[in-house]
Amino acid sequence: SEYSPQRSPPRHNPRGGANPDRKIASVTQPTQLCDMFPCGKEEVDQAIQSAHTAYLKWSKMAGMERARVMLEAARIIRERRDNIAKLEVINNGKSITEARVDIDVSWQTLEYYAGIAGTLAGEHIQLPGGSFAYTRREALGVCVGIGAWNYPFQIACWKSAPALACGNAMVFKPSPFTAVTAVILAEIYKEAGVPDGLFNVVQGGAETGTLLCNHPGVAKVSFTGSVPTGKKIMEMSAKTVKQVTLELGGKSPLIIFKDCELENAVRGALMANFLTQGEVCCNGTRVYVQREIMPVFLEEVVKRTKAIRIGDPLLENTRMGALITRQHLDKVLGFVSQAKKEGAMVLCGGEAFTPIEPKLKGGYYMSPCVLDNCTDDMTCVKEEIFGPVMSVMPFDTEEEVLKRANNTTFGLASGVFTRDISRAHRVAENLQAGTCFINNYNISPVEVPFGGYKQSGFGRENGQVTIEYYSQLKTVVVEMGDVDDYFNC
Ligand SMILES: NC(=O)c1ccc[n+]([C@@H]2O[C@H](COP(=O)([O-])OP(=O)(O)OC[C@H]3O[C@@H](n4cnc5c(N)ncnc54)[C@H](O)[C@@H]3O)[C@@H](O)[C@H]2O)c1
Ligand SMILES: C[N+](C)(C)CCCC=O
Repeated sequence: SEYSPQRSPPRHNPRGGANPDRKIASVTQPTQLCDMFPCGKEEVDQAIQSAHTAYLKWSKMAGMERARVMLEAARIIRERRDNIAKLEVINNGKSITEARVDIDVSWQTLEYYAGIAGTLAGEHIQLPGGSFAYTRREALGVCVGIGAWNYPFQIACWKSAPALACGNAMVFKPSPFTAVTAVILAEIYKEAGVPDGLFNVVQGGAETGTLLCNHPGVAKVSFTGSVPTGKKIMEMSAKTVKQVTLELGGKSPLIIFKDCELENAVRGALMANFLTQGEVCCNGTRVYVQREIMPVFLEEVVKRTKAIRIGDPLLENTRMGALITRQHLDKVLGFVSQAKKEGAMVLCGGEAFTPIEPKLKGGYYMSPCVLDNCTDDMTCVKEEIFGPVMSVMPFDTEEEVLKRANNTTFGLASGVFTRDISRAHRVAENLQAGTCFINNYNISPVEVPFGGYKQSGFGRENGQVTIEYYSQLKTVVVEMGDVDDYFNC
């Protein structure tokens, strides 16, 4: 149901030559972005075969040689940043300001892993009698990347940069809702000088993804998406014991203590809920506020939420664009209706929004929503909404809020606002999540590992540790003397 080939009948794909430098038409006109058809078995086989051929060449190059090509790709992305960002707006619906940040993070990711490529090395271990062993850090082979639609270009870079740095090839499948910008990344890699086929893009939805995960020529699958799909990916990958990285959903807690710097806590709550129309995996959507400051927190947070500029995402001062699809908008609005039925109070937003510009009519906009009177058992507090909906709840003590914050099957991120340094680190230690933000939220520089606990997944993206997830260690044992005559005594 996520992708209906009927909507886009199989035709040739003229997008093959997507050029980020061409003039971008107004996003607000009903625009057909591309003709795209889902890749079947034949195309998937072809992509994996050509990736394998490229891998044989690429993995034999020195890390410094790979680094030079990756740095060139980073340079091209940086040079075309504004045009790629505009295409990402059209692709996804997020504001141009955010899209530019995504593209900056993307070239930084390539630069960072290019820097690491030349440092990949094993170790030397001395053994008795002058014998020794050494380890080699080797590539895995052809890796598959499967992306979600909320950070299309950035996800493609978060996956491909460490993969390529380690000497792998990658076949990447973007979400069918945001098919466009991964193709541009493929073109840029090619222009920068990677061997043909080293980074291949295949288009399609669940069926194409299934073909990739079941393919015997694939060594690893790195997946970003929902928990239910993540479980399927793991199951399919198990059949041929493929390595798996899962970057899945979340329902993260943000804890605001009464001793916080309130202005920052309010800004942090907005950062934790309303970037990319709230369609962010690590969002802190369960906002626990210490009871004494609840009234003043709510007043401020509602005032600022109401002031968020919604509308044409290509305009410089827009801060919230359109949600991904009509179906997803309806789902998010359905969560708000359900919250009301269960006793939550809408303090602002939560409604479909029609910008005044006639050309924006029919867009999937909604007003960002703050829900009060929430309790831990409500649907809006338990389930990932993946839209601009913040649920606020009071708490009294640190012990109590930690228990409530951890009472979830998710564990992607968490946050705490306090001026008490000991409390901040104690809370960070006790929150069961892959990331804890102290006195800020949703900051994820490429040097810093990102990934989940519990059902939010495993493996990591970004940071040095990700090298471990895209390479394998070979041990070479070297005898310098004679072999023991063990069997003839
Ligand atoms: N942890 C993270 O880093 C991170 C980042 C972004 C999004 N997400 C999560 O992603 C979800 C939203 O994204 P979505 O709606 O695109 O998720 P999704 O699980 O529906 O789809 C993700 C990708 O998987 C593909 N897919 C779907 N079914 C498949 C199957 N059976 N086999 C192989 N591939 C399949 C889709 O085509 C898409 O490319 C949210 O839950 C969000 O939290 C997580
Ligand atoms: C860049 N952010 C805001 C941390 C989002 C990471 C990807 C999650 O959806």
